[in-house]
Amino acid sequence: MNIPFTKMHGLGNSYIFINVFEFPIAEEYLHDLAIIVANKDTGIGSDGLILIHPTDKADVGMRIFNNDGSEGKNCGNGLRCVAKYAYEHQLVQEKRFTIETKAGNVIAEIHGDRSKVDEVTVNMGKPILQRGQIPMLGEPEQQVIAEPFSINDNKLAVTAVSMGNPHAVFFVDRIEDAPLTTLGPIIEKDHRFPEGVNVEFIEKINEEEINFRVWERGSGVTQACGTGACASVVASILNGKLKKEKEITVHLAGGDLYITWDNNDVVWMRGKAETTVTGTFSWERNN
Ligand SMILES: N[C@@H](CCC[C@H](N)C(=O)O)C(=O)O
Repeated sequence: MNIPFTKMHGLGNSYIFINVFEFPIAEEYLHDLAIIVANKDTGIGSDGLILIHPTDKADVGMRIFNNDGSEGKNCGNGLRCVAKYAYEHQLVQEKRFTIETKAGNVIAEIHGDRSKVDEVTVNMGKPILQRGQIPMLGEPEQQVIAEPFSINDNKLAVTAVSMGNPHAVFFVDRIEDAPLTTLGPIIEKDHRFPEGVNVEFIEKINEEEINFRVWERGSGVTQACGTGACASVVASILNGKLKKEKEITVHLAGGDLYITWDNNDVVWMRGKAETTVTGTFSWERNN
């Protein structure tokens, strides 16, 4: 099977994009295909696979698979890349359009022109704060703000936020000291998060900036996570560290994102989306 693809990234969080408008792929292949294309040694190399697909619920649809083959419900960096691709390839005509995700529809707005989209703003909708819907074990209607969270011998405090996908946010004094690769994988699979969780460590720099590192559910350490950046700003505001209505610069390993949680409870994300390479991937299935 020869599969046309585009590799794109948002601040180094990279995905292999397949345009399903032109190249439909059977559902049964998707899990394996994500693992295979994501492998940097034997595939193309990425944090996962994203399908850009037709839908009657929005102008364009997005499905995201992590590099372990699991399907996520939302992906902030993926959304900006899908928006760039859809506009540059004329899948949409207007600069403002809707994208369907498994977590619901979002609205994207293009900055730039047809020949090159520079940045995309996405209305990411309202964060979900009830623990039952994140989901996290415990009283379903409660919020999880700076809740004591012991893991191995570490006594942490967790703030949990869903941006359509689950995030556990922890504050650290120095981002260099974040226990990303030691505690990240353990928290990701902790029983208190029945669907697993994306794990973020945050350092507040000042009223307008935070440092951010992420261990992503299903992909491990990545250079950036759009939904994670949104969840981290929401968590910082819930903890009284930042304020609503102010655009916060989130410094991720791969670059900056600009996030605002407004007074209508809507989270806005603005940032770059870039194309790395296009090509055709030849996949010889074994069965
Ligand atoms: N990198 C993404 C999030 C991808 C999905 C996540 N790993 C999950 O399983 O929920 C982003 O930019 O938001």
